[in-house]
Amino acid sequence: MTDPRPAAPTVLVVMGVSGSGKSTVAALLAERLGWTFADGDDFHTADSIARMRGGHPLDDAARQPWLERIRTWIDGRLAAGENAVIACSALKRAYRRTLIDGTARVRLVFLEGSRDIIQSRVRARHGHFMPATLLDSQFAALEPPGPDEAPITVGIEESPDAIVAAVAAQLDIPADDVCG
Ligand SMILES: Nc1ncnc2c1ncn2[C@@H]1O[C@H](COP(=O)(O)OP(=O)(O)O)[C@@H](O)[C@H]1O
Ligand SMILES: O=C(O)[C@H](O)[C@@H](O)[C@H](O)[C@H](O)COP(=O)(O)O
Repeated sequence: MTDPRPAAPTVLVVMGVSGSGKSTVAALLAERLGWTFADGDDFHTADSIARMRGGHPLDDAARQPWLERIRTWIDGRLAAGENAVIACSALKRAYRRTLIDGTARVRLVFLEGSRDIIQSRVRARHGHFMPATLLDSQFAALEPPGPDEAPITVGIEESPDAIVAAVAAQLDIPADDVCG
């Protein structure tokens, strides 16, 4: 008899605007699942970081090579048969195509929240290159994933623990495999 449980996705891309909690949630999710973790922030060039730190949003041309480096990382995990979680804003549908097209075992996790709550979290966050003033440009660029992209969408109002539990519940991963 075949196992009725769907196979676990191999790579989760935790997406959303700056400050939506990608790094926090993706790291915790990876820890709970025992999966490899990476942060898309670490794939930016020094030039791009300086640009954002200076209050200037990245454009498509600046983002494209960054997305391709992340895609290469995703492909590497898939080739190794490794389960992984990566935090990456992936704001536009075209960016997600770069990350995902042709890879059956990648799943989007979309962190959805109001501008007010995200702004208050970004303002309270210290030691990060991304200024709160770039939030408008992040929301302007955001194209929320459509139903055809089959995202796992979760609100960000609850604690990171609760968000991780909500994602895991939608992954059809047995509770025993998710460490508390
Ligand atoms: N669910 C949450 N509840 C409260 N604070 C959160 C939550 N998720 C993230 N944070 C805090 O909000 C800020 C932004 O989160 P972060 O993970 O850096 O977002 P992103 O990676 O999307 O920019 C951080 O200071 C983080 O500690
Ligand atoms: O494409 C972009 O504009 C940036 O990549 C941005 O979306 C990304 O999220 C940054 O890395 C900011 O870092 P945080 O998301 O951690 O604030």
